[in-house]
Amino acid sequence: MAGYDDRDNSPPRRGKDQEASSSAASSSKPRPRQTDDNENDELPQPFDAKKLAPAKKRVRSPSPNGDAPPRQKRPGRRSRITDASREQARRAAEERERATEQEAPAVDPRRNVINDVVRAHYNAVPERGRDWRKTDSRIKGLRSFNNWVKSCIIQKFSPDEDHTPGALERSTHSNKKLLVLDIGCGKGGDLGKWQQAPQQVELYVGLDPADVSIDQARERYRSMASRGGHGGRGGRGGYGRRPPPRLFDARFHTKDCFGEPIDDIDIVREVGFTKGVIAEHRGFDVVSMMFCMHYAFESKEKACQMLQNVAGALRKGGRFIGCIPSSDVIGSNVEKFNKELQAKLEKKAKAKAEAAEGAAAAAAAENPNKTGSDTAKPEQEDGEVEEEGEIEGEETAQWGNDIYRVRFPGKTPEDGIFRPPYGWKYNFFLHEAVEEVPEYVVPWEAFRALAENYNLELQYHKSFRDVWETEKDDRELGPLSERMGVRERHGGALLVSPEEMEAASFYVAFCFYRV
Ligand SMILES: C[S@@+](CC[C@H](N)C(=O)[O-])C[C@H]1O[C@@H](n2cnc3c(N)ncnc32)[C@H](O)[C@@H]1O
Repeated sequence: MAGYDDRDNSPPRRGKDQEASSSAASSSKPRPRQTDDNENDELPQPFDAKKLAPAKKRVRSPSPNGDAPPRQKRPGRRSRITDASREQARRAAEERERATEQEAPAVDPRRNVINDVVRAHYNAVPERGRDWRKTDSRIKGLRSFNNWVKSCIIQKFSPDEDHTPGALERSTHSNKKLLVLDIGCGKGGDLGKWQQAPQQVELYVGLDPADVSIDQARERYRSMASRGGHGGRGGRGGYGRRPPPRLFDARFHTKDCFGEPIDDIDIVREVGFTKGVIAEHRGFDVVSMMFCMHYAFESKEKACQMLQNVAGALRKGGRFIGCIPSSDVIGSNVEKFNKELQAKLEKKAKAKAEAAEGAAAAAAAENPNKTGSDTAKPEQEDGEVEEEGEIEGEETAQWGNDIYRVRFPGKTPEDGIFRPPYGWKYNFFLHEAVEEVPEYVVPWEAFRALAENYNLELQYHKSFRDVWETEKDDRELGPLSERMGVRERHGGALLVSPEEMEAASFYVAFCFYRV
């Protein structure tokens, strides 16, 4: 997918307290700081798990007689869920979790081999630099658009539910800053976005099985640190509204997060990882999976392992954000294709039957003494393969345009509903970015139901096109779209071509809460 790799992706910050000093640091590597917290020091601070406060007791929703503390604010749909139903959902989730623990398929170690094709592909994608991406790329509009959507999700859902813009950064308690786990972080294209998150980040952990990408991510982080903590255009004055806050500590590890548990990584354990048991525990505030979760739907084992990793790493109240291809879009294209194929087959069968009838009639007229069965077979043309439906049988669902293409190698469900929900492989091609990489359909409803088993409750689910429609005029995200090259200045024309928008519409963004 395009655009996951851009570094010029820094959104605006919402809290004015984030206006830290912008003087550049001279070191090329993040240096541990000796002094205590100093908000003007931009050098990354090494994360110290010992400074984490013990997990807070879960805040209960107010009881009808009003003696409980006020409910914490939470944006969007969730805020409309009644307290009683939330409590009921929580208990049901506990039950399900216990059941899932017993039912979860054991992960076969032989399957714990990362899909080599995927890793090799991502390792081989060249790092072409920001200038190329912003000027020469044929899909620069799409890259900008995808980066803007990712920024929107980070801006909307990364802050704690009780975060007040400005308040936390004034605090000197490091545990008030975000701990972020970026699964499938690739080349670190989202580092700049995280630096501009409304609630400051303390620690960013990036995991990806592609070792070359991890090296590039590490390098990107180092160069941000050497520029005094500036990522993306913020460091060059491009976005330039305000200097970004001090750079967070970051760690990078090569890891297959769908085939293996991630709790053997020291920093993940230090932050806090729980294996399914419902207990107050420390953990990450946000787990992000941008354009990568679909690789987990190769099998149920991988999907469960992926969710176990996400739920295990998140603290209660933590957010799981990301984007994946839309199974609605895939399903309706598949259904359309199958309908058309069926119609074509029927037409061809009819034509064949008519030809056979005509041939039989002609033969009977020529040789009135021969029986019907002797005459019914039509003459086979040179080179024609006679097998019924073979030519059409090779046709499999595919669609796209000049910049992207989806192609299923095998048969697809006639009604576009993918059952069972795992292993529906297709090849995805995106101009300049992805060359026929195998991906897997993530049937949305099955995924949502499975996520519930891991205490992940859906908060937000929107197609990229709808994200645009709902956020383009937002006070912060609208102007951000202009700075990121999605739209011309002052609410001007969209800089994303219809073809690019069609490719972008292949995706949905989501957010779950760990309950
Ligand atoms: C399209 S790239 C997205 C990179 C990054 N999230 C972004 O938005 O810029 C997909 C990433 O998923 C990663 N990936 C594939 N399989 C994975 C797995 N089993 N565990 C973790 N990451 C995986 C790939 O290596 C690749 O870096």
